[in-house]
Amino acid sequence: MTDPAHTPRTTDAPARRPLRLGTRRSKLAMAQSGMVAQQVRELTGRDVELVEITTYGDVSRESLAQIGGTGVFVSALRDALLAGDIDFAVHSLKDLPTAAPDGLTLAAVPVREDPRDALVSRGGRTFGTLPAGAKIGTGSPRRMAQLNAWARSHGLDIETVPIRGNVDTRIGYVTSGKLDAVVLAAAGLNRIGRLAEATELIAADIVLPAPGQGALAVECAASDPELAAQLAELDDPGTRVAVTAERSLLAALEAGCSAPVGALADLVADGQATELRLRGVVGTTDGTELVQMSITGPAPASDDEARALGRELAAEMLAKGAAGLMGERTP
Ligand SMILES: NCc1[nH]cc(CCC(=O)O)c1CC(=O)O
Repeated sequence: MTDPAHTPRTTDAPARRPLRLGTRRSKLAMAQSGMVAQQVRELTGRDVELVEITTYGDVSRESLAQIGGTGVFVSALRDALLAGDIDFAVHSLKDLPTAAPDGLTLAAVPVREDPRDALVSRGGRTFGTLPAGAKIGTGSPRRMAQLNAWARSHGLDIETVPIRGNVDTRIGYVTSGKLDAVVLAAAGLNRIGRLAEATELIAADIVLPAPGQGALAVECAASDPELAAQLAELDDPGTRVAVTAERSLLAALEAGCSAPVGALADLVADGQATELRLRGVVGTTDGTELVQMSITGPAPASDDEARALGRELAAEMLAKGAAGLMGERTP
């Protein structure tokens, strides 16, 4: 309890006001903001209060592609940061556009949870044992492309059905019997305490997750370097390097965050050395065409080296026709 490193400094004259952590109202956003709030309380000795911000993505019933991708979840929080209404924000990293915004600092990328997608199905079935004609709900072109491609190549008769909504709503389609299965990020299920309902953690060689999936991003105003330095203690360099490579691939493919792009970087041991392997996939949502490639390089010593690996894989994927499979680009 009395870890001296975490004891609030009392020499700082008057007690400072609580830090304001801006968050979306969804159960998932509240859960992940609550986790980080607790870590920041322990780190700084300051109180942290959650400030709820409603984003367009929360109120709109349009599809993700229609509303311009997951960036809509992020921009209201960023506006609040720039306006000084909140001190910091926690995002799902996979929802962050790849372009670095003016006036904001990505202060920390905490250690990543399981990046895989999870299947929640009726009768506890795995993807490969779903009954003929099974309907699988997902609003993600990336998941559709890879599930349909795997089904084709394994003679599995399934149909992907576009759905939207929060995690509870999506699992509800299975419990109500409307769909045979839905696919969700394992990390999201875990954060809201429902991972036990997953019937399969889908191997990355069947479905590569979204770039940055399972990781969080802690962002604050660039005008508050003192806070940025404190938040940086939550950063996990290994996670940061991996997600930097994944997001660099996404950016170099010039794909938006709702594009059918999967990517996963992981450290692999090669004898004595540790290398970074980056796998990427792009496909049509019906799964008829898929460009899936991988590259391995020395473990990057910097974000720039990680970005170079992502760009190199993107160049190879583009040479194999990746651009033609991505459909409409989000701006
Ligand atoms: N698309 C929305 C979204 N953004 C982040 C997560 C899950 C948490 C994460 O990936 O870190 C989810 C839900 C899902 O894809 O099932």
